[in-house]
Amino acid sequence: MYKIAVLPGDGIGVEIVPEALKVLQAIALRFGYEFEFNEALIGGAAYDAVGHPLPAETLDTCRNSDAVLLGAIGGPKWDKLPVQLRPEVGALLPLRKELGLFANLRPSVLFPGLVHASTLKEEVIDGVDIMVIRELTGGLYFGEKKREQTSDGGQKATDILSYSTFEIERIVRFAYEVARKRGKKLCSVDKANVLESSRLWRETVNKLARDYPDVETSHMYVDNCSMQLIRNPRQFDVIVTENMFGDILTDEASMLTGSIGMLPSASIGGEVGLYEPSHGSAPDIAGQKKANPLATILSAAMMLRYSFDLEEEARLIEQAVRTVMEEGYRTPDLMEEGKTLLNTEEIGDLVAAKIRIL
Ligand SMILES: NC(=O)c1ccc[n+]([C@@H]2O[C@H](COP(=O)([O-])OP(=O)(O)OC[C@H]3O[C@@H](n4cnc5c(N)ncnc54)[C@H](O)[C@@H]3O)[C@@H](O)[C@H]2O)c1
Ligand SMILES: CC(C)[C@H](C(=O)O)[C@@H](O)C(=O)O
Ligand SMILES: [Mg+2]
Repeated sequence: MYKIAVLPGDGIGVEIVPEALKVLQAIALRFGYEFEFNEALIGGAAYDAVGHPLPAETLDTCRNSDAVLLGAIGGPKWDKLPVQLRPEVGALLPLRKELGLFANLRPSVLFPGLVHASTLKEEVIDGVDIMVIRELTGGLYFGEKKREQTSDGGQKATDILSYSTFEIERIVRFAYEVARKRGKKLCSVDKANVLESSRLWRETVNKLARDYPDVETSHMYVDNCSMQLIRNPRQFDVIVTENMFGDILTDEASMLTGSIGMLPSASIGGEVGLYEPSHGSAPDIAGQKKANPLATILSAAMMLRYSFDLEEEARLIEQAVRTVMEEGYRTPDLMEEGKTLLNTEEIGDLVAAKIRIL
């Protein structure tokens, strides 16, 4: 039996998470497993209910589980709260930090059926398969932050960006191990022409490169990388980068797959793995059954792979998603002429049905 903490969160989080549970149930039935789902509050929903976006019971539920499935958090309703109570800073970041989840894997894979759903040309994106590995518990997100008054009556705001050798080595080694099992190419992305933290990052990568002669190592500045991802994404196999660069580059990389609604993520390396789509709570479409649940469903596949070591089952979920896309069923974010428009639940139903018959 696998115990899964389920944190739907805010906005479309409450619409997409049930679809992933449906798919996990289909896996449980087909393979004879039992998944115990323990739902807990997080984000704005938790703040509204109990006055804090990350209640202690939620953290306990996560710690007492084999994996965590999260929808999304945040939204305009909570944007004006004091910063420590905002869902992003008060819940998501401490959850990642508390659980020690330093490695965030965001695979950008184009399913063949979606080659025309992207805003980019077929000849550029056909066959894209990139794994972005984002450092998740350091950098600007967790550095000291302060606000001061200045003598001219204005204010000064500071966010510190720092990385230690230990933190860099940990994520870069992790990325090399992943690259070794894939296309054996690692591109480290930094801003070493300007930032001291990036210079330490690059030096550390160069030192570790000696331990991985079978992997081709390259370095790229983050501004160039953001351009190269659109110019020629197939040049990349594994990208490793610091926290904020990884946040931004993965939203960009999501468009190689057709939609941000296709980009799953796994945050691992700590006590218990956390699986969540890379996108947010999408307040603009929340409550309308328009959300694409596939990033969450694919995150559940990553849970089976990385937390439970159920590779065959993970692949079956990915195959089910691929088949539903090839058959032309779409949520609005992926809609093209001649395809069939479905809502969030209908797409989830179809994927679960494929799990039963594939
Ligand atoms: N991990 C998280 O929980 C997470 C991640 C990013 C943003 N956020 C939060 O979410 C809120 C909204 O942020 P945002 O608007 O910048 O980013 P967002 O990712 O929520 O939405 C950006 C755009 O993508 C669309 N989109 C996102 N997910 C989709 C899906 N599954 N299907 C179809 N369309 C989808 C949205 O409709 C919107 O137009 C903010 O409060 C932000 O802090 C949370
Ligand atoms: C909501 C926010 C704190 C979060 C991040 O920046 O890590 C999100 O954008 C993500 O990509 O998971
Ligand atoms: Mg982000």
